[in-house]
Amino acid sequence: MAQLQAATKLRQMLADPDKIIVCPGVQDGLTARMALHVGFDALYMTGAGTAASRLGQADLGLTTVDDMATNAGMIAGLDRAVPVLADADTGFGGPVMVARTVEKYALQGVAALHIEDQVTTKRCGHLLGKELVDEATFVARIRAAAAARARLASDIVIIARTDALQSLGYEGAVARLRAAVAAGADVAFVEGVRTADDLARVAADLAPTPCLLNMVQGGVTPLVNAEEARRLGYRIVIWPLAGLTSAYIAMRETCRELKATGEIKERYTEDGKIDGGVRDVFELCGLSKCTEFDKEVGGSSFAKGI
Ligand SMILES: C[C@](O)(C(=O)O)[C@H](CC(=O)O)C(=O)O
Repeated sequence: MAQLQAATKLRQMLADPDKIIVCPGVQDGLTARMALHVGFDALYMTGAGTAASRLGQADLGLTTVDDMATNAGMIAGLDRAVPVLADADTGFGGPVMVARTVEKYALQGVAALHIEDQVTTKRCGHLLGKELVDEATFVARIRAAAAARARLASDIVIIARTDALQSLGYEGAVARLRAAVAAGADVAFVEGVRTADDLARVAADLAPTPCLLNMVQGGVTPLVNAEEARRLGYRIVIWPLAGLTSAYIAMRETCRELKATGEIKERYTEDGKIDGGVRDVFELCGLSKCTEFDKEVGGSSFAKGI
C-alpha cells in the first residue's frame, strides 16, 4: 500500500484532540537523524538553525527560499513517515513568490510551513524592534499560500504566524490570526508570547483553530513542558533550538578540549563502548541500511566488509 503523504499524516495527528505534537528543532541531516533515532513522530526545521548551520549567519532573513526549501526537503526525505514542519519566514516576497514557496516546500514533501507578518528584512521573533507588514499584506500572503495548496491538490498544512504581539498587543495579534484563518490557514502561531497569562489564553481565544507554541531557550516566552502545553490547549509545540543549542555547547566543549590539550579524548558509553565515534555517526546516518540494500539488490559494493 502506498505510504500516506506526510502532510496527510500530520492532518490525521491534528485530528486527534488529545494529542500534542512535540517537535524538536533540527537544522541539518545529523540533528534530524538523531531526533528520528530517539523516536519523535514529527520534526521542526528551524529557520534560525538553517541560517546558522548552512550560512553561519544570525536569524535576520538572510536565507533564501532555496536555502530553506532544500534544507527542509532533505530533512523530510530522511524518513517520509515522519512529518516535517518547516519555517518559511515571510514567504519570501509578494503573493506570487509566496505561492511559489509553498509549491517548493510541498513538492519536497514538507508537511507544514509557517508564514509570518514581519517585513521581508525580518528577524528572530524573540528579538526587539520587529516591523510588520499591514494586515492586508499578511492576509494576501496566506491567501496566496492557500491558493498554491489548492493548485497542487496538496495537503500541506499552512501555519499562520503573527509577530504582532510586540507592537500591536494581544488583541491585535489574535485579530491578525483570525483573519489569516479566514484566508485559509490551518494552524495559528502567536510568536513571542511574554507572559503566563497570554500563554494561557491563546488556544482558547483561537479555538477551534489548532495552535502552535514556540519554546525558545533564552527567548522571551516562559518555558512549559509538553503536558502543560497540552493542558493549555496547544496542539503543536516546537523547540527550535533543540539541535542548535546542543551543537553549540558540544562543539564548544570539544574545540576547547582540542585547543587546550592537543587532542580529543574518546567518549565511552556506560557499557564501555566508544560513544559518538565515526562508526556511530555513520550508523545513525544509514550505514547498515545502505549495505543491506546493496546486498538485497545483488550489488557487491560491500562484499569485502565495511
Ligand atoms: C522559530 C524560529 O522562527 C526558527 O527559526 O526556528 C525562531 C527561533 C529563534 O530564532 O529562536 C523564532 O522564534 O523566530
